[in-house]
Amino acid sequence: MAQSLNLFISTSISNPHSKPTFQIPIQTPNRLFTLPKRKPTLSFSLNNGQGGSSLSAVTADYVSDNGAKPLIADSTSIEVDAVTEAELKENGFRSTRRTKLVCTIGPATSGFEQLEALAVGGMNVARINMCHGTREWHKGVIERVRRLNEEKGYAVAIMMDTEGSEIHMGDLGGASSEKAEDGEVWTFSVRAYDSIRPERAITVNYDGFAEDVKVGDELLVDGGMVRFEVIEKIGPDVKCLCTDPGLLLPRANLTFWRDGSLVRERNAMLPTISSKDWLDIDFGIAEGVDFIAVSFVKSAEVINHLKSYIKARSRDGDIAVLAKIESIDSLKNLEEIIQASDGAMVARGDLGAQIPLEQVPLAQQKIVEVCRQLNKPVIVASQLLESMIEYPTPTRAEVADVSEAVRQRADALMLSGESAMGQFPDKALTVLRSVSLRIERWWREEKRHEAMDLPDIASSFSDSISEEICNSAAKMANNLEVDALFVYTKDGHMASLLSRCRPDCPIFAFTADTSVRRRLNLQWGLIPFRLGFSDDMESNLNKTFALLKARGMIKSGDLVIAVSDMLQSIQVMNVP
Ligand SMILES: Nc1ncnc2c1ncn2[C@@H]1O[C@H](COP(=O)(O)OP(=O)(O)O)[C@@H](O)[C@H]1O
Ligand SMILES: C=C(OP(=O)(O)O)C(=O)O
Ligand SMILES: [K+]
Ligand SMILES: [Mg+2]
Repeated sequence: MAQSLNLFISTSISNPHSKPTFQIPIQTPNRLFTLPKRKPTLSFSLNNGQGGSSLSAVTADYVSDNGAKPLIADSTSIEVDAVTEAELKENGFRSTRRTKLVCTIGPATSGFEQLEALAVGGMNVARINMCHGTREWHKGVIERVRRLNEEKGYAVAIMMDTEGSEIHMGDLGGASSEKAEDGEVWTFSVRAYDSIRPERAITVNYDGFAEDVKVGDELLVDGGMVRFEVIEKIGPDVKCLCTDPGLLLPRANLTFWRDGSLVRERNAMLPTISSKDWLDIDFGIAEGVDFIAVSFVKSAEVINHLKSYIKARSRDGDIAVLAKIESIDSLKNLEEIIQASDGAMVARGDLGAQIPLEQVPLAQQKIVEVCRQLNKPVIVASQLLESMIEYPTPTRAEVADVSEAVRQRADALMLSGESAMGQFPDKALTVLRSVSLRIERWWREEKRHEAMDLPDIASSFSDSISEEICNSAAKMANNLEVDALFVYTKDGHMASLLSRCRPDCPIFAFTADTSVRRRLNLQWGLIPFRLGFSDDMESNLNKTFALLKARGMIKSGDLVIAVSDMLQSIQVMNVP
């Protein structure tokens, strides 16, 4: 304690301009703090913002069309996502959505207007899946997202998802799907059927396919959406009897099972990052994507390798590397993989093809928990609103599934086919948004302050101080019912530590770096702003207050707690 207090004092002394009138030594119980001399007196009755905004939060389940109309970034030196700005102005602090939303971009959403509709609807991250489409096609999407950000004031980040070394079918020669009926015999083969593909013949992308399967194996398409039994092998051709009929989709994933368990030997032979993936990764680096999600991660090694590869090649700063947890191996090495990564995805599609379906919910719970403890953002993905690919309304079970992911306090939810090729991408996004808002509000109303024990994760004494500051600041924010937490952060670390605490109020994260700002988009409760700031907290705060007030995003009397990673301190104040 004495040591950290010393450090606090010496930090202030080395920065004589900061006049720490209202700084609280680390971990001091809040009843001991001194009132500010020059700042407006704290009012602990806190009607400002609280009463009004919690009332408006009741009606704030949807971003109104009008409210979400994007504003072109003006000439002031603060930038924030246009949708968030509108939401804050309309409904106040409490209404902002804390759970982030990721949309997979496909043929249904790749146009500029369609992307804009998703941005208006709350898309924080656009995902491109390198399993599908050409690099040219994805480049077009990236360009349109960038243009949208520049012209319309959004801050949508881009996530590139690698194909990985999975076994999958070919693209059905352009057909959108094919129906496999019960009792039909289909041929799966490594042969590339050029122009004329025989009836009921499917290309498989894995050379060792015919050697590896055995007669009697079960072949699962898309984790069991369609099932076959291997009945005969003739050279490269594998004859399979359809036992569970269904639709075969282009490039659908294939797994095979023997005596009730997944055949994994062939997986061990394949590299996690294939040579095609490396080319895609080079493409992602050249295009400056914000996240690379690695499919079928087996160990921490591949993540470390990719991170150093990126570090040596990426122009400005980092690209965050996310580990997709979708295999038995990734579950086995879960903690070390997550520790090595910048975040993770619960990729339930393939996970459900590798472990029994009834184990997927428990795996999800565990992955979300480990990520939270290790302070890594986590995305819950796949089939959240699957029926909305075809129908405008979700099933009750789907709504319950989305609610559960929000209740687990995952950082982000993801749409796959719903937004990539479904008929109702915007409606699906609206469902994610409104369910998130509803469950988040329930959580606050129930005052379910964190039950989860957050272990110390700092690796240095300075990091420990940051961690303690964030834990204390988040706790104070809940107890004092402040309107917002402010964090001034160079690399986003302090912001993520605050997010990890899942406080009741939104977290305004100020950073000078545009790529850090986009990356913060994936983390729970963070509202990233781009703002140039100095080491002088006093002037940073004054500048921020002036800019935000001018934009109508805060008002005099709002209660704020500010922390920064330059001056390790906590400040509590009313907006002057
Ligand atoms: N870039 C794309 N081009 C064409 N279709 C796509 C693209 N991205 C996604 N899709 C379609 O959306 C579906 C769902 O996307 P996703 O879940 O990311 O892939 P997968 O089904 O391969 O796991 C895909 O099966 C595919 O039909
Ligand atoms: C998100 C997933 O990966 P992909 O869509 O690339 O198969 C998944 O398997 O759930
Ligand atoms: K993929
Ligand atoms: Mg997958």
